Amino acid sequence: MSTMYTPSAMSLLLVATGAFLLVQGLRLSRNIAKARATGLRVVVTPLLETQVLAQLVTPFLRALYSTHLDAGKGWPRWCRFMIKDWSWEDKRFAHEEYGDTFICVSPEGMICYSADAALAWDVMNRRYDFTKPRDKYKILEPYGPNVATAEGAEYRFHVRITAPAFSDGNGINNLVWDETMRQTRALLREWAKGSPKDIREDVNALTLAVISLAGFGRKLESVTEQAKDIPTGYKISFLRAISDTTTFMLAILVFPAWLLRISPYAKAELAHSQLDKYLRQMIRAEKKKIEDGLGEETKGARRNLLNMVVESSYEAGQEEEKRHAAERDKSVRKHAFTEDEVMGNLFIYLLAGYETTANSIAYGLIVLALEPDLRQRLSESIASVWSRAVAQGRKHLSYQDDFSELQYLYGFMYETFRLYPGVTLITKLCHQSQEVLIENTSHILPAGCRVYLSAPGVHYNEKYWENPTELRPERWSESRKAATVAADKTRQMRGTLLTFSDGARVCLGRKFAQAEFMAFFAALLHEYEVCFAEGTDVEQARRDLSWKSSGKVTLAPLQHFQLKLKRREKAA
Ligand code: HEM
Repeated sequence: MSTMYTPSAMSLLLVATGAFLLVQGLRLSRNIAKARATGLRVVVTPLLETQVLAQLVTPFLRALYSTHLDAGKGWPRWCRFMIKDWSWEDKRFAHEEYGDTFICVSPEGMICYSADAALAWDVMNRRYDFTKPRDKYKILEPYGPNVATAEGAEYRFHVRITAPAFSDGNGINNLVWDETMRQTRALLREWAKGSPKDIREDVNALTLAVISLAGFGRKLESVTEQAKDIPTGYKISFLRAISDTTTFMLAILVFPAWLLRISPYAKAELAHSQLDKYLRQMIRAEKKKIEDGLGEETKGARRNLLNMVVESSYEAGQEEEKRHAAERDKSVRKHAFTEDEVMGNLFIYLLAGYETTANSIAYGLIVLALEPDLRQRLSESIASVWSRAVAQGRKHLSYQDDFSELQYLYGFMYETFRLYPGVTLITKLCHQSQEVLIENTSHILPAGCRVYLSAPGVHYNEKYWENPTELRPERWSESRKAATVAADKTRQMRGTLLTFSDGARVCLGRKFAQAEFMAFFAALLHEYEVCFAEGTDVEQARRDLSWKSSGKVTLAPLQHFQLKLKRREKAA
């Protein structure tokens, strides 16, 4: 009698594992061959930071290597490129080992990391050759493509309508400045009653209030007052909707609404759907005003991103309609935004503009607590601008008159942006093979290769910044006045400052963020000094600031810094 052989579960598992390893091995060797053909240094990693598994293990690795990071050693080699946004904590360790530009390969694909300013400049300016990677940006499209995620003709359409709202000429940055000053003064009044409980939380609330007014035309006052303000037809106040949406942004972007609703994050879904309702209602009201011919009347009033985008979209639609009226060609797209497109862009302002700015201000505060000399010089320079304003009979500083005078503060801000860049990697992808020139040698990057430009790799590079780890505001005030510098200087630097990206897809909100950062510190440091709370281990705080981040969506300092404010003795 013959016996039939039945494979055990174990042997099936072994065969499956063997097959998996074989496929992975083949894919890895194919990717290595492609990467080697570029002539660049090739580094192999088990996982790339873009892979889901890498993103899942990142928090564990962060916890596991906390002591390693604390010692200022960056990430261990074996897992470095698996860590999502590894590059800030690592600074230049990887680049010192493998060069300013190298290719990292896993079975899944390859990423060319670069800390070379010339290459960065080239890549950021070749908008059709290097685009944003779709898989990374798709998540930012809860309403469809927007100015931050679209490419090609779709992008040109979005930028034509949205970019004008951000220009100085439209008054948005004056509004940001004035509202930041007003909100900071309100905070100072609160703080004068007793030491602040959590300065960072207050700063987050302030930043939210600024984007709420400048972005959507809604003034936010004290949290307790407005949280109860719920109009008929709504379930929560506008304040609660916008603040919970920003708090739970990641969950909102990652999980579908139905799942959030039945999860412990039900609050997030409620906030998002209510904010959606508020904003749509505001967009419709704005559109109606324009259609009723009331738009002209409100032009003199202070304008915000929402009404400017609705107006510019309406005007573009009218123009296009006139142009095609004769043809009656239904296939031609009218160049006005749909309501979803307006929503998509407003949502991206909230996403791109809130956390980045709040974290930059938080970094600025911690740096000041660490550096008493810098604090002193900054306060003196700000005091002299205040004295000048007072001598001119002004009670407050203004964007128009004082921004360009606050040179030392401007330098401090740009040093903060350089050392703590909110977005650590500018991520691009080439769909077809592309030639790049690195130190006069030509290299062909294969189709599908990602090019990740490392802001820390460039910003901490001695080639571009003398004594790069030093925060020296003076670097920024060499010759020109700050106002011109604000618009132009970083552009002249050709890839050496990546905080706001550059070239074709530079940040639209850069001046918005600058106005907010400068107004906040000009108002705060006029009256207060920032210090650490008693009992802070200053050297540990320095290490925590330099080597660790809380690894959220954008770069953020660890949460535990305890700050306190001391009234300045001689405020002008
Ligand atoms: C310190 C604060 C800020 C930093 C560090 C920052 C940084 C950046 C960076 C690096 C990019 C390019 C991202 C990429 O290539 O994918 C970007 C794009 C963008 N930012 Fe900002 N940003 C800040 C504030 C703001 C503010 C306040 C707003 C609006 C209110 C804003 C709106 C945008 C938009 C709309 C884009 C997309 C531009 C495009 O793709 O053409 N940002 N930002």
